[in-house]
Amino acid sequence: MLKVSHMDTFIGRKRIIKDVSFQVKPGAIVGLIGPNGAGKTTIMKTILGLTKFTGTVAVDDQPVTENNHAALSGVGALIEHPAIYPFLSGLENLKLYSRDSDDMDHVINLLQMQTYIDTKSKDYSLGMKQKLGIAIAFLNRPQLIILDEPMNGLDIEATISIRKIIKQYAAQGASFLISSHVLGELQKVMTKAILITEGKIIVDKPISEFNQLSHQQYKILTENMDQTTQIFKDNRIPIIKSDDYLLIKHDLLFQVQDLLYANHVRLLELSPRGMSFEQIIVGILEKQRRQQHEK
Ligand SMILES: Nc1ncnc2c1ncn2[C@@H]1O[C@H](COP(=O)(O)OP(=O)(O)OP(=O)(O)O)[C@@H](O)[C@H]1O
Repeated sequence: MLKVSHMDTFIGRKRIIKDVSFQVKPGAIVGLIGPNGAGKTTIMKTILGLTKFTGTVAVDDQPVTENNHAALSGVGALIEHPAIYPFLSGLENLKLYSRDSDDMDHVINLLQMQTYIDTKSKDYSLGMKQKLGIAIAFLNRPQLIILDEPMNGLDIEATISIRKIIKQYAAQGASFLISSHVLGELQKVMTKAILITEGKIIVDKPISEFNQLSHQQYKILTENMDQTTQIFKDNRIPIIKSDDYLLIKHDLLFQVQDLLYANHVRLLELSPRGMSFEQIIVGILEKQRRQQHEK
């Protein structure tokens, strides 16, 4: 669907994006994550043919260039602030982009914008403007939808409904490239995560691999924690001590249960203790900085 190969983007003389290559397949929801200034918006703008670049960007094998946007006819996008005419109503704004009025009504209903769609958009709140921007990106049944920080300014109900709509469109074959600082939210929808720092991709992995990483530890709570600690010490079971519980590695799960049973120590709790997606990402970024520093 989307194929980016060896993309280098320059702003003035500065090389902002450095040899970036990745793919977004049909039905995939790809999260583009990274610190402020990493280059997420610049990558999205480059895909949309809005900046000078070298390398190739292709949508359905059709190349996008700064001067040829034909390949983008099936692409919907929300980048930075939505392009909204303030003196037009939401509906009039949508009509500027829509090629099919049934599809436009469908999008208005999906995003639950009926009550204010006829109001001039200058009177919209931040969240209402954001929803209108998202609605524009979803018009005309796009095959690829690019969303830069879509959850900006949205309340919890709107966030949940956008998440559902993204999943629904992806199930029908649309692909997504989404940047967000709300990692927990992105984690709920994305099928692949691309982590970028200083204009370079440092991780490009399916989300299932992050989920595996996050469940490698188990929390143990027993009726006698001192005795438990001693048993583990005697049997050379590596543990991490926390305030009132112990952590063990996933692969020691059965051995630990057998040991406690043999020593008549009753378990009160044995549960997976996931590192959050956020903690994993912060860990990767810290490691990357340390490695940079050592060079
Ligand atoms: N118009 C511009 N002129 C000069 N430098 C720019 C311009 N736009 C972006 N940059 C630089 O390019 C780099 C990447 O910016 P970009 O907006 O793509 O980052 P980002 O990952 O989207 O950041 P954020 O999470 O803060 O939105 C930054 O170092 C920024 O200073």
